[in-house]
Amino acid sequence: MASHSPVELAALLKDGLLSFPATAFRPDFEFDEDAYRQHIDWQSRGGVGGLFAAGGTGEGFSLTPDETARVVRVAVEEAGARIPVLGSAGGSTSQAVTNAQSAEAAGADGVLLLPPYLTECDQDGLLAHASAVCSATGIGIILYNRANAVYSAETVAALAEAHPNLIGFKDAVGDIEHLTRVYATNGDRLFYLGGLPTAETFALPLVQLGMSTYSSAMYNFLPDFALEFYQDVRRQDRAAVTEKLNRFVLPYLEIRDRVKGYGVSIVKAGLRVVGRDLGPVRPPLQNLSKEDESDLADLIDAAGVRRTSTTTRERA
Ligand SMILES: O=C([O-])C(=O)C[C@H](O)[C@@H](O)C(=O)[O-]
Repeated sequence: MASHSPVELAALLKDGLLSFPATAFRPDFEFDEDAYRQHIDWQSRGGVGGLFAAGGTGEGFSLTPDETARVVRVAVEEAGARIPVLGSAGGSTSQAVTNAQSAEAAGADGVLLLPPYLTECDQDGLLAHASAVCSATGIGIILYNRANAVYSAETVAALAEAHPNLIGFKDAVGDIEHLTRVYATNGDRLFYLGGLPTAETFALPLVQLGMSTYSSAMYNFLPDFALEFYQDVRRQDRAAVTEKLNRFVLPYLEIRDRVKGYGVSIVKAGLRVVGRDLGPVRPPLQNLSKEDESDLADLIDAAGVRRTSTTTRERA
């Protein structure tokens, strides 16, 4: 059973940095449950507001529905007593409903509704898709505004009115006019999180658009740096944010942008660099080349961001 009602969940998520853990795979691409358990244990002890299993950085798009259910269940078992854990729902409407119901059965507190695959869609279709998922479960649902699933302010309002368990809106499009409309129409009925690739890059200006938090892929391997960055953003300390952007985030983007799909792969490379290997990414993503991974290691050293804390379990 979920540990938090949708209203409690929204209150906890909106004022903390959000962790999107990578999913561990063996060299043959099978889910590596032991390595994932250790990662979730570590990720959930750093002081984040919540943990989203099988999201984008967690390669949810390459998991089967059974694997998604298993990944979410393991995350709940490892971290659910400590912080809110959410699963993901994607693909067709019926698959997204199945994902959401499996997450609820696993004891997750909520679900991130990923865009459907491939097809184009417009507002009536998105309304029907998201309504089906919200109606299928009592746990909190967060819309993921991205790619082919761009929800108008009015569609968001209609969903929020019809479904008390719709609690949040995550954006990975970055259209300022659209975000202004969504916030102006829906206000505090929802909470808003930034989800553009390497969300730190945009975090400070997005606070002014109502986004009190964001998904940090970087938190996977640099939790201390990511949390300090988030605190700077929440204090709206422009000088501190700019210093961290220049020291690490902007040079990191230069490596991330060398190959399509590196936004996820660079996180697994970063984990290897800090001694927490979670294995390869699944195709069609590509692992970082040796040279790119070595550049990342050099950057991490040069920027002095390698500090990592150990967990109680690791110290024992
Ligand atoms: O599921 C997702 O969309 C993400 O993992 C989002 C990322 O964490 C993104 O915000 C980032 O790269 O910082």
